[in-house]
Amino acid sequence: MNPLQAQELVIDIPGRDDGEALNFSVQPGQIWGVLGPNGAGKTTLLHTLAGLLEPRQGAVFLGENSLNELKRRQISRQLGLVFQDRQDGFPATVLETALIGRHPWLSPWQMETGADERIARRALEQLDVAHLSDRLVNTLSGGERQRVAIATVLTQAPDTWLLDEPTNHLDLHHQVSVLQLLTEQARAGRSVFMCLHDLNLAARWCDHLLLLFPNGEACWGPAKRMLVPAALERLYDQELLTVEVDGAPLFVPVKH
Ligand SMILES: Nc1ncnc2c1ncn2[C@@H]1O[C@H](COP(=O)(O)OP(=O)(O)OP(=O)(O)O)[C@@H](O)[C@H]1O
Repeated sequence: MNPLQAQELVIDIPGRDDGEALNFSVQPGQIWGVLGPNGAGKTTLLHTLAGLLEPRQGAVFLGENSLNELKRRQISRQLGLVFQDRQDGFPATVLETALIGRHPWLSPWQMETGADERIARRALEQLDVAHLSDRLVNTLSGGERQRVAIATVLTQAPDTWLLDEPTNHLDLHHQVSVLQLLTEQARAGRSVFMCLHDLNLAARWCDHLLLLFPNGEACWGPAKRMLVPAALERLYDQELLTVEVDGAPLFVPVKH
């Protein structure tokens, strides 16, 4: 399993100074969270790590190879991306959508087999959307659509998961089941790198954090080292109260 590495990476945000070059490695078994306010560049970073955007400087490596040296198919066998808000281009059912996850594993023009369909159906079950298999995706609720998007990447079975706000639109139970599923993926030796707006979910589920400031400043490392209240207050420009619950810090915004 190839680690995903950012080497001297500067993401390209129009009109922004370079800020700090990113140098980190997402190792198998790790769960990373990216925290930062709106517009800090979280989505841009994720898309750069997926090879969808060119960096301003530096490179992204999957194992020994930079993304530029790899074919899209080789990348999509290793990296899966859950987008923040997907526009589904053409009407497709939930099952057809999940089956798109098998495409990196099929040769061009090869039809999906029964085995592919079993993988997709199993993923839909795991995301609690199997009962919607025949529905058109554009008729689903926001949370159902989000779970189908995650089931599609589960069907793809990448070593490295990139997710943009995976808990968006999800109720509390489904937020926890998705984070639990990602934890199981990490325990199986895959890696997870996700943007999160919920500081408390990040504190509870991530073992590594990357804080991205709007001026391009950044710091990263083991979660325990990054969850410094003063740094988080500066990150969000928000005063916080910190309490400890069930062995994890809980951050509550100060109410005046
Ligand atoms: N094509 C573009 N042209 C100009 N500016 C852009 C473009 N794409 C992104 N930006 C700007 O880059 C900055 C970073 O955007 P990005 O979507 O990466 O932020 P984010 O941290 O994911 O924000 P959010 O929390 O709101 O999702 C924003 O200020 C955005 O307006």
